[in-house]
Amino acid sequence: MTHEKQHPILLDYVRQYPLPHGVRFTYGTAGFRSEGSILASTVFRAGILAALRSLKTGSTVGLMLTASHNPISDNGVKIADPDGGMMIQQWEPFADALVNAPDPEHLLQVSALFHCTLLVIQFVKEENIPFGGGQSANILLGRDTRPSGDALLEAAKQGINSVVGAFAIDMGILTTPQLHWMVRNINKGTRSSESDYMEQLAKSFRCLVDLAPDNTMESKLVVDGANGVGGEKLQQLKKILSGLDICVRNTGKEGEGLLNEGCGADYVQKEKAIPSSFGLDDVGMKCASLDGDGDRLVYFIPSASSNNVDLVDGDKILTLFALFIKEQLDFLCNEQGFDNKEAVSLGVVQTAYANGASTAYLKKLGLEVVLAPTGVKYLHKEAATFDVGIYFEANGHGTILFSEKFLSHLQARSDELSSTASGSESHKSGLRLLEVSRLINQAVGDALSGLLLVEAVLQYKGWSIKAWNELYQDLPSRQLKAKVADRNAVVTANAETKVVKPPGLQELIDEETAKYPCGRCFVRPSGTEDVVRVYAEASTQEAADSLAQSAVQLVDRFLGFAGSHQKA
Ligand SMILES: CC(=O)N[C@H]1[C@@H](OP(=O)(O)O)O[C@H](CO)[C@@H](O)[C@@H]1O
Ligand SMILES: [Mg+2]
Repeated sequence: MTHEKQHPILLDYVRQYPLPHGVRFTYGTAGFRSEGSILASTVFRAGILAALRSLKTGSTVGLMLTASHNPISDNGVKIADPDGGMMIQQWEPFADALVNAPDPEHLLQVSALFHCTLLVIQFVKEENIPFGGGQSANILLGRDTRPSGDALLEAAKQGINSVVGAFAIDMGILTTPQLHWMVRNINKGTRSSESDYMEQLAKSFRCLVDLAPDNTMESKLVVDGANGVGGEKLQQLKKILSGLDICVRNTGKEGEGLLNEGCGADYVQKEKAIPSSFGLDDVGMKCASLDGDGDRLVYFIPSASSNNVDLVDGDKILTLFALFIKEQLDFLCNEQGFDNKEAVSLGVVQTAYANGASTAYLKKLGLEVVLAPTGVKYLHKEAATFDVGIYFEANGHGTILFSEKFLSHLQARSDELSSTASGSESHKSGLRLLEVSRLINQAVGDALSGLLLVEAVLQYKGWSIKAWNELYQDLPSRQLKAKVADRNAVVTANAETKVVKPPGLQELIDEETAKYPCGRCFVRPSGTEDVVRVYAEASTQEAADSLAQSAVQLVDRFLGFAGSHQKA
């Protein structure tokens, strides 16, 4: 016991949150995720992790409780680094070790009694974390609308409080990107409250619309809020927005339905079906859908035939943004006095799930297209290597990053032009780019700021959703999930486009793919579900379906069938 008292991690707290039996948690694509009822010990320990991260960086970090598009009974926890991005990957193995460390009660030996604490002591030493020397740690806490969020919030607070000098600051119910935005702003010393966020979005949107030509456009937009926090926050934002006619459905109010059930961005994208609360009256309308924690956005047009939609996915949003940014850069660079085009690097980042037609279109525009593994932490890192980096997953998660160097250059140039060439196209382009950098969330993909930028660009172009959707036509594709005994037996390379383990599987996938015109197929273990995901693309829907089915069979053959397979 003396050992326990001397150390700034208090084991008594650890005992309050016993590990569930027979479960192993992994810090996957989006942090730890599982059934909400078994997550308390994980969240408690993630609180310790966040406190250590704050001590190590000497800055405020974030802890978000959400399971995004998963069913309402699930929950999850992820840590935001001081720059507002996802926690650095080098800490993930420690995160895994910490949340899976056996409970003190389950161990008989005295030395092992302190397993969790010893693990922390060792890590603190290795990482040189200033610990127990009077330093303080600050952690902003956010949660989505899940019912398990309240109890898990308490677990997170206890975890944080168990580290001497660490303070938990409860920011209430937020979208994931709001919390990341707050963390980033606090550390930059800029305004960081929720109302600052709302005001910033509304103001930049207004400025962008004022800088657009006087085009008439479809101003009405119907938004599916997934019965989650995104819908709630959009209702709030709507009150201070001007120039947009937004109608929010599936807001999560009593009687409107359950979180993510038959609605939300993931449902609309994967099922290509209209969400609940949408019907015949909406046929042909401009509609958008958010996911359960407000970090994904897709657009869609309900079609007259059955429940189908014309999906305008993350790839199309990326394409719209890329066209707009490229045009502004061209105006800017054509003007004498600004660095030539080569000096401003513009790049786009996609994953292997990006529809092949989108990649071909972007390349035809002359853009540099980089492929990254699934998960925004990978895309974000790649995008940050450009002056302007745009990244999007096909499912609608993405944003635009501007380098500090480019922004200060832009600001200086814009100040100069305001006295000599105010009102010139070049001046306006600079102002537009500066406004985009203020509107779009540079910490992480954000459905609300993404939606406002889409609307501002459509206004600028004078485009209807139909015109936007017709930029290119998606190749037919199919996603399937294969249930296998151990998904981690699949190891991939080349941004997940090639299987390296088990040996032989890739060769057979290649052989199968070669049978289909325009065929493309890859398999990878999911980071958020216990499945291997299969993706196939081909020139017809039947061909894409059949290629995906063949790939599932190959996965079964190599890894062993462990249950029924489902559509993604
Ligand atoms: C094919 C697909 O949509 N995968 C999603 C999904 O990851 P998986 O690792 O595929 O389960 O959830 C991630 C977190 O939301 C998201 O970043 C990613 O794009
Ligand atoms: Mg999400």
